[in-house]
Amino acid sequence: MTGSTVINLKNVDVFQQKHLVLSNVNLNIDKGEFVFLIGQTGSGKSSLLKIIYGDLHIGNGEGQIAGFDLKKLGNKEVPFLRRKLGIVFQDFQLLTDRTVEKNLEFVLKATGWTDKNLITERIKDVLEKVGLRSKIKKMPHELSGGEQQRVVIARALLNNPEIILADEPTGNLDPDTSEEIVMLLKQISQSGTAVLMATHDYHIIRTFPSRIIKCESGIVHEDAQIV
Ligand SMILES: Nc1ncnc2c1ncn2[C@@H]1O[C@H](COP(=O)(O)OP(=O)(O)OP(=O)(O)O)[C@@H](O)[C@H]1O
Repeated sequence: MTGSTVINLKNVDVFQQKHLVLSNVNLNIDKGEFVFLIGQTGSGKSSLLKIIYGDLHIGNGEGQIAGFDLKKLGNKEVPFLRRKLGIVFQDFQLLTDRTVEKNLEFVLKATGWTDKNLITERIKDVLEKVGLRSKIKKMPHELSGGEQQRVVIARALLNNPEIILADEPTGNLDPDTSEEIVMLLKQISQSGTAVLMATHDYHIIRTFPSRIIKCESGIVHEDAQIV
């Protein structure tokens, strides 16, 4: 493990209940890397992401995520780990009853921000990063699917995460919008945040050649190829 490692799993077995989903996982991801996570339905991608964000406990093996030791991670530490992670999942959508600004403010307040000026500045900053500064007062339903996904990415960036975990972030988007979202995630990785993106979209993978991690038959391949 090097000083720039943000995800390090060593000989980790991943269980769902008593069922061994992935065995002997070894995985190393560095600061600023952009990595695709692929594998058939049920191959264990979500389970692997759950290990990384502390939703599943590791049994055997060792894991370090953004400086947190997974072996020592109790329920009280999980929220602190999550602050180092930006999560972009399909089932983690925007609150539909409030504006973009209020969606972002809600997360900042929930994670301990109290200074009104700093909150306003941070919201403007992240919206600038995703190219949506002008949409700050809009309601989610006034935005396109791609714009909503950008707001979700902006929300993930609020606490300056070391890692973004994105589970099928382009799943509901048309091909051009999907490319824009992946371009944005790539750009974010270039500024130092590691991005791990689960996808089934081979067109996207071909368009943005990057390292590929593959879950297959209970094993994680750290440097896979697509055919
Ligand atoms: N809560 C759970 N309890 C028991 N088994 C589970 C649970 N969640 C997932 N599994 C099982 O673990 C295995 C891996 O599931 P997982 O959701 O990690 O796959 P996946 O690769 O993310 O699939 P998809 O591409 O469909 O999202 C599957 O056999 C699934 O049935």
